[in-house]
Amino acid sequence: MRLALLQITSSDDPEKNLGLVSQMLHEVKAGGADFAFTPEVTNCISTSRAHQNAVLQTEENDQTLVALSELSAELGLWLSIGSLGLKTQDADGRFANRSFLVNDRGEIVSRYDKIHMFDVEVSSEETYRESDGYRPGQNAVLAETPWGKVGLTICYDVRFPHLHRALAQSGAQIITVPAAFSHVTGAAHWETLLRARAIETGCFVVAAAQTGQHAASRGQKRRTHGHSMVVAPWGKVLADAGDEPGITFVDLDLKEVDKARSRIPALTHDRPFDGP
Ligand SMILES: O=C(O)CNC(=O)[C@H](CS)NC(=O)CCC(=O)C(=O)O
Repeated sequence: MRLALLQITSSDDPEKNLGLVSQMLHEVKAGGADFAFTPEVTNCISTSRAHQNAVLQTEENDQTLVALSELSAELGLWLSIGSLGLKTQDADGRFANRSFLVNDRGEIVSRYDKIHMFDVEVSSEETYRESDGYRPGQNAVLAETPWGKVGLTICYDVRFPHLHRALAQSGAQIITVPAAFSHVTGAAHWETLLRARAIETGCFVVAAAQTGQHAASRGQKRRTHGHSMVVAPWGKVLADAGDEPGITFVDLDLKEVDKARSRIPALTHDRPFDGP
């Protein structure tokens, strides 16, 4: 199975981002991949709630979702849309940060709403309150594909190992971690977190990432870490996309999942304990 990770610098203009991703998906197909992955908030990075209200749509009306699903069918590709910011029916007006898995016939086979919200003061100049704009999801999601089971997570979820463990113990062989990791925490933690999740779960971890300086023009600027990555179940980094936008192709051998798990069967060694 050949994967392709799209590393992009999403702007706050969904139409522009869609144009770029569509063009890249044609290159993905030409490169012989079966399965493409895009980062968190592929459709729009903006720090302005007013701007998001003006350009984001509900899932039913979202043009990025419609167009990318059609393109999946046209190109015969499976597609993980890392996430889309979407309007919801919630009274408080919060958006959903929702990941989609689309099959090669253009059908949505799974959707997952990010559970853990990035409410963090990275530094005195850089504070995030994701839960102000987005409402958290409440359900872990596992999807069937022709290659195996895929567990869906998003970005900050990577810091909550019990979610990944639950996905793996329910049968996941691949875990997706689409991201818009902050530049500062990315440099310190990104690779280590991804490798730890792969080693603990015996899963392939596939993490397509936003990169660079985002022209979130109507508000505070955002800089993301890049380094889209695929990690094998034994912990080896199979690909690291660096910090430039582009496509990274990776060939996976799913047999490595069983191999790693039979060498270290920790996933079956949980024991109950009291306390602390
Ligand atoms: O803001 C949006 O539009 C979409 N959401 C994101 O980009 C989110 C919340 S700001 N980013 C993260 O979760 C980064 C986590 C991270 O950097 C870490 O765990 O260190």
